[in-house]
Amino acid sequence: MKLLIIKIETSHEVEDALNIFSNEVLHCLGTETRKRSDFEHAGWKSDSTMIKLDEINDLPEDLQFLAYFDSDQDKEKLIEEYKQKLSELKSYGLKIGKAEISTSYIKDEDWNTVWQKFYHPIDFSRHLAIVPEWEEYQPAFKDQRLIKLDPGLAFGTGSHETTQLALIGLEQTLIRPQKVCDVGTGSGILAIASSFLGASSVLATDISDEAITAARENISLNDLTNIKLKKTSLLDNVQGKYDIIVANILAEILLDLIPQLNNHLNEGGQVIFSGIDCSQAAKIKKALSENGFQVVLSMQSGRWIGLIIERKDN
Ligand SMILES: C[S@@+](CC[C@H](N)C(=O)[O-])C[C@H]1O[C@@H](n2cnc3c(N)ncnc32)[C@H](O)[C@@H]1O
Repeated sequence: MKLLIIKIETSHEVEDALNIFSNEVLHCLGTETRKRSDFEHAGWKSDSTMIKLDEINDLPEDLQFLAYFDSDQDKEKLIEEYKQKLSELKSYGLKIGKAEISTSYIKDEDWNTVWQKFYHPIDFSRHLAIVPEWEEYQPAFKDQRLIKLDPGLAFGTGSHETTQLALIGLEQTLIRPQKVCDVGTGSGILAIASSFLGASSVLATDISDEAITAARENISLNDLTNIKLKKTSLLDNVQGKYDIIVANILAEILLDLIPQLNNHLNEGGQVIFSGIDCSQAAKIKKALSENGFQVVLSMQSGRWIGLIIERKDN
């Protein structure tokens, strides 16, 4: 089986937007971003047999963005979608560079080994490190927990700012053995982190089959038995209440989640939101307030906002 690769030579300013657009709007199989420093780190030479990367030294822009799709997807339509997205981003004042789009095909068995070269352990905090399944890592502290991950086709390698804001939120809020619900689990990274940080039990939901498959494999890779998975949209058909609800999803989707929170949050419970572009934060805060919630902590990394939220009457 072959995969279609759409490659965009562009600027790092649009990295996050293209990543989210590809994953959540175009439902690609996976994305990769390559910067000059990554190429050096990966030690790739122009004679690599995997993919001809001999154009690396001649890159006109500072970022190569790659998105992977099934080879039967409509290539021209996808290119058109990217062109429209890039011109929209440009209209927001973001630098998009030449934004040259090209396409190629790769055997899908080669894909895993290609992107693995760009994924390395993340020494995230005193409590957590995120370690690709195939890497060796020695924790600096004996009790630092290692989240072993093979994100497969799902979002959630731990390197994205939105995931990291959600992890900071979990470290801040999960201070007792509480019940956690992870909405939009992707690779399962936040559910696994919650379990390692002491959650009594975790329910993780996602709308995508690929995410559920990847999360199931990662939960088992980490030998965790207190995480349940459910394929559903947001909290639809979810029973019960939780002490912490965490969701790292685009703002447009969080707006649909907000009216569901009250029915699923225990008294004194807290909600962690991430994935909010700074231009959307006011809209989210307004919707939270209209639904009886208030922001108790606001965090920012680059363009991304993360929030810790409680009921107004807590
Ligand atoms: C940005 S990724 C976050 C993955 C992971 N939780 C993390 O923090 O890295 C968003 C995830 O939400 C899922 N998603 C999108 N819309 C959803 C919906 N309506 N209900 C549940 N999951 C959804 C996507 O499939 C994707 O796995």
